[in-house]
Amino acid sequence: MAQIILDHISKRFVADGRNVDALKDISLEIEKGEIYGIIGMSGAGKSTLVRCLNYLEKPTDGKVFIEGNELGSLKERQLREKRRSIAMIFQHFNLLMQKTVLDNIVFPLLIQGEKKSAARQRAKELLQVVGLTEKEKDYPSQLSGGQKQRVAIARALASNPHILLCDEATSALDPQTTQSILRLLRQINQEYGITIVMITHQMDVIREICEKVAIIEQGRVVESGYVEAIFNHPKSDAGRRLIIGDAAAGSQLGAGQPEEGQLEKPEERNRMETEVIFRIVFTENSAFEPVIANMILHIGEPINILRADTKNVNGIAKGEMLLGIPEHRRREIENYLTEKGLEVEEVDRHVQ
Ligand SMILES: Nc1ncnc2c1ncn2[C@@H]1O[C@H](COP(=O)(O)OP(=O)(O)OP(=O)(O)O)[C@@H](O)[C@H]1O
Repeated sequence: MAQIILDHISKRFVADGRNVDALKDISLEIEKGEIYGIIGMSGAGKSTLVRCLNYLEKPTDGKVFIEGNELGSLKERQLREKRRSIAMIFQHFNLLMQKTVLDNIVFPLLIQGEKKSAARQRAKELLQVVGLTEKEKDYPSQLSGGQKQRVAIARALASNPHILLCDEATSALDPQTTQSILRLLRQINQEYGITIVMITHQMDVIREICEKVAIIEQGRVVESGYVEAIFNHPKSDAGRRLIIGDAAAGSQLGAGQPEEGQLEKPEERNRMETEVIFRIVFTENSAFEPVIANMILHIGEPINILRADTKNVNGIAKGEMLLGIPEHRRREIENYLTEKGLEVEEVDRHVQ
């Protein structure tokens, strides 16, 4: 049995006499030790989903099972106990600003009934895990965003959770700090076997750290499965939008009508109408420049590189490209790239 099971969860809010269906019939299973991503645009229902997962919000319909226990059937005390195995970190860290770094970790342990000396000992160990031993006497205001999130992670680990829910945990951080926090989360997942649920609107975060992902849109799961499979072949509109983005739509080719007063050159219009966009996925650890360069030499015509992007997917370098291809050479180019072992798909230039 999966460690986390959401079984036909729906959540309806009533606000100003109006019904808001934040979650509609969501079913998901997350196995122990997985890093599972939940991604969606703002308002999709991610925060509501994560709050239903630990019953901070009671679903209107459906059941949540954590390690075999249906949360709706637990008494308040049992639910509190269960929640101790589900820790959470947030976008804005939620640290106690009047307490030192060490006391931020000690405090929840004391509330749980731990003795002061044992709590301090445990807090010091956790500060070592997150690499902040030297900051124990500092106050949160003296720390950078990344350091604050490390304190929050240490605090989350204090109760020896089995599950860590990360609600937009890297959204307030710069890309480099995001990377270091994701590395720390992966280390925690591997060393302690803690299941991690990453709630985010950032596809990069999912690609970097998650094995599986569910894409939610308007309260529904529109696509779920292995990150690599979804990343390579997004099927839902929301998935395509998140993964391929509006690079095609926003590119010079997909920009649509020229603005008023901005005349297109005839040759430019001709080029726009006779180009198709290919999305190329590098599923193996290969350097892509020679393939593309050789292809250009092979066909003897320039092509447009609209986007080139390589990512680290579960430790393996992967990449994708969007190419503007002369329409009359499309089959030839497709065959050439496919023979080289690349995945090629034609992308609607108005994907958005
Ligand atoms: N307490 C509430 N009362 C009424 N409506 C709510 C409440 N909480 C959330 N909603 C609505 O439910 C929908 C989903 O909100 P939710 O915060 O879960 O989305 P989200 O994907 O986390 O978005 P964001 O990333 O912007 O936080 C939104 O339409 C929101 O306005």
